[in-house]
Amino acid sequence: MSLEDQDRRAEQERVERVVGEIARRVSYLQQHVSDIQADIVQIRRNFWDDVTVNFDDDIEAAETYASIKQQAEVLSERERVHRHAHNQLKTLKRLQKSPYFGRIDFRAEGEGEAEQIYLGIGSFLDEKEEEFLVYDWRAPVSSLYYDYSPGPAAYETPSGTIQGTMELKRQFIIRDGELLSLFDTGVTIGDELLQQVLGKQADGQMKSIVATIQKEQNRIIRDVRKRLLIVQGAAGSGKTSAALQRVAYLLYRYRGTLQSEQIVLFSPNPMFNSYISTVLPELGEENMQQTTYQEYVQHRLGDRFQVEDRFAQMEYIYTAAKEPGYEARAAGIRYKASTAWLRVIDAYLESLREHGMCFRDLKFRGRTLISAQAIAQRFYEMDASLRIPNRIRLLAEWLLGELKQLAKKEISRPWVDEAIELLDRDDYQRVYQQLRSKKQFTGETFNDFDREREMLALRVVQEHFAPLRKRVKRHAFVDHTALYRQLFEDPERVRGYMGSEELPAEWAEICRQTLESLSRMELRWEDATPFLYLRERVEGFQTHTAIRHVFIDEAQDYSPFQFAFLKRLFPHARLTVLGDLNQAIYAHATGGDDFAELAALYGEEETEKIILTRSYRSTRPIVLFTSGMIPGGDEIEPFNRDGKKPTVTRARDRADLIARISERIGELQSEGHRTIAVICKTAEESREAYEALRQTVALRLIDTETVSFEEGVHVIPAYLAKGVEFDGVILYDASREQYGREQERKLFYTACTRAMHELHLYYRGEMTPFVAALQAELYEDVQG
Ligand SMILES: Nc1ncnc2c1ncn2[C@@H]1O[C@H](COP(=O)(O)OP(=O)(O)OP(=O)(O)O)[C@@H](O)[C@H]1O
Repeated sequence: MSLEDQDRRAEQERVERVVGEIARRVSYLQQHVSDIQADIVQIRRNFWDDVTVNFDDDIEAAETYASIKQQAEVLSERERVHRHAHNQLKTLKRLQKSPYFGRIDFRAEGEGEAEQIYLGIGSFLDEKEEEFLVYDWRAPVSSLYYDYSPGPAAYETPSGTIQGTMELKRQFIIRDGELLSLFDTGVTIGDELLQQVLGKQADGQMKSIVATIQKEQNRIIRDVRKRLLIVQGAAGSGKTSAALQRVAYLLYRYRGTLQSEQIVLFSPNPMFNSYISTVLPELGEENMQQTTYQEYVQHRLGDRFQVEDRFAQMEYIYTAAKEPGYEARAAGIRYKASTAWLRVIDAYLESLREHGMCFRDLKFRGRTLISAQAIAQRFYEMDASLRIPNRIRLLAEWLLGELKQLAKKEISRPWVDEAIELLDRDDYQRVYQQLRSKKQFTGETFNDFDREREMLALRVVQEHFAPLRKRVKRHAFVDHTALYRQLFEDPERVRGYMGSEELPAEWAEICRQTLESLSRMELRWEDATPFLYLRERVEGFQTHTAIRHVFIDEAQDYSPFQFAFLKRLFPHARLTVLGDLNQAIYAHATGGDDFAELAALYGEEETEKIILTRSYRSTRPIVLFTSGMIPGGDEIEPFNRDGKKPTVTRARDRADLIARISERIGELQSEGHRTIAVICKTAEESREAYEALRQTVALRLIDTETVSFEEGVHVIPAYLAKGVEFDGVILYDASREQYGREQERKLFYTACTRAMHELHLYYRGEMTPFVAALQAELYEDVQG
């Protein structure tokens, strides 16, 4: 038997031995879990039998309370043990199918023998709990696997660096407990394995990449030194993947202190949430909190305004170029996204300490009880050194006091008599009891009647004042809308709040447009964050102090203003920010070529930046084609996976276009591709394509409301395809008319880079200049 065969046999035997051990542990745990489950059912069923309930006096009540609490604690302890065992069981069942994917033999300096370290998605000890049969991929020693090839190697532990030599590095594919293949690897983690993984068809769910994490991705996963980690990475370079494995790593490294609820991921759209939702559970971890920035802002703003959807803003930008006011709106979007605008608002807030606060009258039954002017006067009578939020709190207290006085005056009004008439018997009864208990009856019918009326009246007024008091407690007397409006009422006003910075040339028109939408109680997307920021600063920022880690994917789509806002929202969190400036498709994108403004957020000392240039998603021909469209594209390094060249087809007319696309979808399906997207520029175009294609192909139209990502054929606007990928991509209309303006380049690039295995472009008329400028050998030109 050759050495290779011997090795293979030894490994197969080890797999069998480990799988056998796991199976034993699984059956033990299964029994354990069902015992605890029975316990829990028992405790729940008998909960009230085991507590003594007695509320006769205070002492008895306290004892009752203590006994309920004790019983509840027993229950919650059992439930915790159950959860833990259940999770352990889930991980073990996964390990049973594929216990590990890698092995390294590492000889630490000064040690005689190398230790064999097998890596899997969770750790597993032998029966005596002495030897690790499998190490968790996140254990300190496991990083050797990702960072080194055989030779000198080192890894960090909490107690320092361990130096040594890696004598072997091996990869396995084990399925259903059977060793399918193994290879000893060199420099990078097995191109062979990566080839296999990347060559597969997508099934609508993102996969974990733990078996093939690359060295530069490993840095993203494990780097915890700085407050802010910025990842600038090419399309398909594994930013999202690395981010998710990083979440798993953090949960492992800080287990005991960090819970998944303390991690938030801001994702590009609701569908993306469904796309990535299985990665962490696959790794035996719970998902972090997920939201989109839009959802979050809308939630905070409440329903006072109709808040524009950010995709609606984008739709406007890409479809309304010929409408009047377009340039001003576009300039406004850019300006309101900048930190210059944030500084204007800060200066404005500073000036509000002296004058200009806006309040609302406190009205009751159409009458002004306390005028906005009186509120403002009180506000400015307060100590000027007090911060605005503190003054507002004091104002609220003062207003509640005033309302109390006003209620007393109100009781003599005629409406109160009418309201008393409408009271029911119970109310009378209660007042009567109250008077009796306070011994306020004089025995003189006349007086008693007066007192009773007085009490009933007060009761009525208090009841009617309740919503007013609620409004005061909610600080509804502060007119935030007017405060924001004020910034635009006189276009010259903001000049007073700025240093040497310039306003956009279209400022007067921007002011007019903003006022117009505010008067309709509509808040445009570009105003949503600035408005919220102003309101929060006036009211006192509500922050999320429990959150420890914030992840922001597709970060190029956030404005500097939004980043500054996010920084304030999460004062105790570390930020991991991942983006690709070449995919910046929002109108507020400033066109900068690095994340300089973002890097300034926490200062150089607290910022780490990692650049990923290797692209894994698409085949080599697709990467070569797409990277030619963007500046600096030659730095993008395709992973060496072969495939067909992209095709570019000119259709004679619309009917020809639809027929060719339908035919292509059929071909892609017969080749076995499971996720196929017809990518359009906008929602408008998507609807049109969908209507035309559905006659011949079964497909699904994706819009902003779509929350699940599935296999099949989709018609989707490019901006909703952000972050996701498809086996085959068809560009519905790659003409100059659709993608002719420079600002459409990144949208076009984003659409094309969604393709994993095949990319096909169609157009009528003239081809987009972004493709026309490429070397002809990068694609196959098909003329209709
Ligand atoms: N180390 C790896 N091993 C296996 N697959 C990988 C690896 N890195 C990335 N991939 C795969 O490459 C594809 C792209 O990864 P991902 O979506 O994380 O990239 P991205 O940088 O977020 O892309 P984009 O910015 O274009 O949305 C995914 O299918 C992912 O599974």
